[in-house]
Amino acid sequence: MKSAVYMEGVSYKYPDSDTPALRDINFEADFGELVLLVGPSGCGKSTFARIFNGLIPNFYGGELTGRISIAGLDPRKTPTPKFAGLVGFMFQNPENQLFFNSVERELAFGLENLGIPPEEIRRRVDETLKEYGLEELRHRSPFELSGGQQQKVALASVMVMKPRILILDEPTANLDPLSAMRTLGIVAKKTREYNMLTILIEHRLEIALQFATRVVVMLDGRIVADGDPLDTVSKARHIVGTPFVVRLLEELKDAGFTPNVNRLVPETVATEVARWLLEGGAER
Ligand SMILES: Nc1ncnc2c1ncn2[C@@H]1O[C@H](COP(=O)(O)OP(=O)(O)OP(=O)(O)O)[C@@H](O)[C@H]1O
Repeated sequence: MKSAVYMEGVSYKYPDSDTPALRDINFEADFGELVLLVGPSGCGKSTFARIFNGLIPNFYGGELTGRISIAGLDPRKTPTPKFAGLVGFMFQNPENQLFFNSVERELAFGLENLGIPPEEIRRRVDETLKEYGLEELRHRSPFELSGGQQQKVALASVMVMKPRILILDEPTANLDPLSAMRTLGIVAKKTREYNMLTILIEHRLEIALQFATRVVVMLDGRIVADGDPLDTVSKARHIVGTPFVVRLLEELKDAGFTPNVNRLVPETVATEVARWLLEGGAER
């Protein structure tokens, strides 16, 4: 199987629960994709994400059925530590994944566990601290930091591992819009640079949409829409709302103009609006 992740007919029930949290999920994704996973609270996004590093079923238990391959591994037959260097996972609440008394240690720990040589560890930690604007905090305890800083440390400690598959569950919830945008910009850049598969769970569609190569919409434990960001969000607007850029592009289309946009980056959308105006669109 060539794809990074393959799931067919996957359903899951938490222990002691009568209703499935996931129902008949079919999903396939490749390295290099940045998949934005959206849907209302409780629809199953985090549950879906927990399969990727084997937390489901190895930690949560319950009943997981269907065909699953995560980079060739079936989480039901694979001990969780085997996913450590392969799948990077950032939880909703950063405090749950911070353990050490310095930011520097926090970043180095995972690499030490993978048996990476000390010089290489130092180089990668320095580079990552710089990238995330954390250099000045390197000797501080993560537990003394603000929620936003903790979130950056948690993300940096996952990214420093250069995972093949990256799962981010609300990675910018504690960040202001500008920091959130910068952070997701780094994630998108690294997804391309490392040719990772990134699954991003993010409520703030306006901010996240521009970085996605694909959008998956969940509702009530099912995937109800999946594909190109613009088409998918347009189709699932009754579930996810309609971000401004999407409305704008739809209005251009309604006016008989074909915008040339393959990703919903505001600059590209603005250029297309300008092109429409230059072609006399407003006068038609
Ligand atoms: N540990 C658990 N044990 C039992 N049921 C759970 C557990 N975690 C989640 N659920 C249930 O599974 C369903 C899906 O929850 P999940 O947290 O995956 O949704 P979500 O889309 O990630 O929500 P949110 O956006 O609020 O984080 C919900 O009905 C939830 O109550």
